[in-house]
Amino acid sequence: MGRTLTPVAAASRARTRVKPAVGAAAAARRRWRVSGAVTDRTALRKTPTANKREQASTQPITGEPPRRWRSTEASAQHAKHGFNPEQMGMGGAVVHGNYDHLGEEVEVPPFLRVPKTASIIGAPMSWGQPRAGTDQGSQILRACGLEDNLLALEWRIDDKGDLEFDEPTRNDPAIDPTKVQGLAKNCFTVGKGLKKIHDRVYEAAKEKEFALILGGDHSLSAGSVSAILRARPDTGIIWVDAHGDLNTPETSPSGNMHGMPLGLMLGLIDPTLLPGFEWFKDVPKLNPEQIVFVGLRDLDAGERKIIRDHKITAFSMHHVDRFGIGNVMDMAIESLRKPDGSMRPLHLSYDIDAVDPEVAPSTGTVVRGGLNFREAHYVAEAVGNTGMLGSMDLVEVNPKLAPGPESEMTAALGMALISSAMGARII
Ligand SMILES: NC(=[NH2+])NCCC[C@H](N)C(=O)O
Repeated sequence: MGRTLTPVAAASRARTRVKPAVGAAAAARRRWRVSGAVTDRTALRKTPTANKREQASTQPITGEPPRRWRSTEASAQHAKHGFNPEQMGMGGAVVHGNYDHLGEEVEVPPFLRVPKTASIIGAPMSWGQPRAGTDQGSQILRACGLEDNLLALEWRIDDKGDLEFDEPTRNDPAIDPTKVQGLAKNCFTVGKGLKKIHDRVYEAAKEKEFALILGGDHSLSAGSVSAILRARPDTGIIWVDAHGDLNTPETSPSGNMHGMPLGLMLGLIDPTLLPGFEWFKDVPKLNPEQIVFVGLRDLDAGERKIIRDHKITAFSMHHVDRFGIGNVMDMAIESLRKPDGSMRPLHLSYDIDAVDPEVAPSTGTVVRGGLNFREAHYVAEAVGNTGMLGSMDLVEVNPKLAPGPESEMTAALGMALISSAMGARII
């Protein structure tokens, strides 16, 4: 649909670790810098897509948005499909299957504005892990046709472009080893970058937009999720990942901050002792019952303990094998119900490494035995079907790690997973 850049071209034009200001990288970035209605990109590309965008943005707001999630009916109707995750060693409450939305269209969550508007926030943070190329993820996802896909799904697009982050320097303040026994590499750069992400995501959520954050590494979710919690405090987080990302500087075997975002959000790390993260002391904490994991298969010892101690509901690949992805997603979503039975707004934090490396090879911390292609899509579709999804991160696509067809396959999958979460359906 009228794409002007192939993924490969975008990747080669994408910025490097040197903060780009000029040249091809800056030109590529400008291409994506689309904010509001007037943009150089729409001027450049007066395609049917651009016209559709204009039409969509002048559409009048009519009536109440349709509602989708029918908790009590669904629970009563499907009580016979009851599961007890406690008995399965997963923590959490008794949950029920829910199939009442099959084949229906995904509707707009009540807390988003109508017409539905997606704020696309490029967050090419890469300092939470050691590999170059993670900062090209947002550009390659866009180059796969993300915007056209979302327009086809009738989203209005408010593209905020890509954020820019500083590089670490030798003079950055570091952890004081007399206060923190451990390592959080590049914490000053990561912390400052996450504050930018936090501010931009909060802006979008406050405007009742769907916040779509394109990574970047998974450390960025401490910025995005904390902003979502500030705007929508009851939000439930569906963390789709091979890893737990629950480490602290003390428990982390690597010191890489992309393994710590949930440790931060759960308040297991004192942000006042983490240079760059001082601002984090004022953001809302995540309660363990607001999280559910899907796809786990590589946990560090400290993370296993945290899951047990905090009774975090977690579905590993073992559970996917045992129950099938349909049941796992029913249970996962049900586990996020509030005590009064109502459904929370949802945030989907999708790490592409949750997917099996045969399907998504171009990522930094691959672990065999992941979700297959359809399971990966099903996860996104099931979350979208709740009608309560208001924000999403897609992280850890690194086109440099398997350049060529494999990186295109990985990025195209990432793009397709976003589309599935945001309403694309087979029929
Ligand atoms: N989002 C990720 N890919 N996380 C990988 C984390 C790997 C490992 N658990 C660590 O803390 O270093």
